[in-house]
Amino acid sequence: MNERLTLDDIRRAPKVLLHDHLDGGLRPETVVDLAREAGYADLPSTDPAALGTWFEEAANSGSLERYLETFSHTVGVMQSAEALTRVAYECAEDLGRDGVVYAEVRFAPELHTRTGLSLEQIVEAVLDGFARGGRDHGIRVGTLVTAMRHQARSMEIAELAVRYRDQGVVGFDIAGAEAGYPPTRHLDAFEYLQRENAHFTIHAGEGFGLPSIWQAIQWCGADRLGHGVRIIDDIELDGDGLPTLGRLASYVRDKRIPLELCPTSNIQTGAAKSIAEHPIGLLRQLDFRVTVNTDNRLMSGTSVSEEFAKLVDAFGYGWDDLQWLTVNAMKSAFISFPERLELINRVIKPGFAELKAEQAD
Ligand SMILES: O=c1[nH]cnc2c1ncn2[C@@H]1O[C@H](CO)[C@@H](O)[C@H]1O
Ligand SMILES: [Zn+2]
Repeated sequence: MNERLTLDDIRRAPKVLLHDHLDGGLRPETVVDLAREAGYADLPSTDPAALGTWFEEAANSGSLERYLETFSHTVGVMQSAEALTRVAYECAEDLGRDGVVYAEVRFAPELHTRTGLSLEQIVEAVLDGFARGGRDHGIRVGTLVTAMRHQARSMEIAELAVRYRDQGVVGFDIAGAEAGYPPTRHLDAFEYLQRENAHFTIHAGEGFGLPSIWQAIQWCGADRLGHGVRIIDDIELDGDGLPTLGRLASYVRDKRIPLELCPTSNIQTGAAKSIAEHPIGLLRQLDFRVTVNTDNRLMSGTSVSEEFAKLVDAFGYGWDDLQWLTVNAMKSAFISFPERLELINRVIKPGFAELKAEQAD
């Protein structure tokens, strides 16, 4: 009993992913293909293996701003409807093959207009890829549309989220450099979404700390926190390791506000020192609504299964922990309550039960 779970074991478990960027998850060979087709000449390498390594190393800078510079190459090759559909299709395929049964994948439509596509054409191209890829690979993919926080198009993007809410767009987000661009800069968009009964998450508490988390929740009304890892700054440990939660940390825990934690990405951007020291260990012990995510599979060279495997190694997590994290994620998804319940009761719980029974044999 309780032999350490392997990556192969974990791949077989039904998993849920809430925080994954479409433009951060391309296969290196697809980046090379698309660059050739579009005449994009700025890639640091046209050898897929070398390019994959380049992305990971360049993203390992210790700063969110430098990490984000690597996206110029993925966004650079995602400027046609065909490219967007292909990337979305392959994303669904790769996640399905990793055993993910439900995913919410985000991208910023405003970054894909360079050849004249409208925001609507861009969203429709991505929805098409997710729908077909999902059907072929046994995974449901919901789309989140993201507005860039340093730009001024969040209202337009929020309207897009509402317009396409019955076609597969399940929510809205803001992303990009956090320091200097607080959530309240986009308050009108968030207030509009609230009036429309729409769902949104906000990248907060990654490159900046508690004030950003506080604004995201208490001013903007975020349903979830993208990362939110710096909520740890509002938790004090005494000499015996006993925790005291500040008012904001208590609120986040008690209101069950989901934290979309992304362990490997946090180490690359300097938000955490190592997996073993990652706040997820304590936040899980304190019963926050913790979820585990990839953020950018290409830049972090990771998958949901690999993120779980790292936690298994660092914290000795077993099937019960992984199931708890997965059910947390499913509960926190932006699809309807009956649909979430159905996935929990008919897919996730039976899937884990089977794996646990095998382990007990
Ligand atoms: O961890 C992150 N924090 C903040 N912004 C991010 C992160 N990962 C990606 N993006 C930004 O989101 C855009 C749309 O997907 C990406 O182009 C990137 O600029
Ligand atoms: Zn992110």
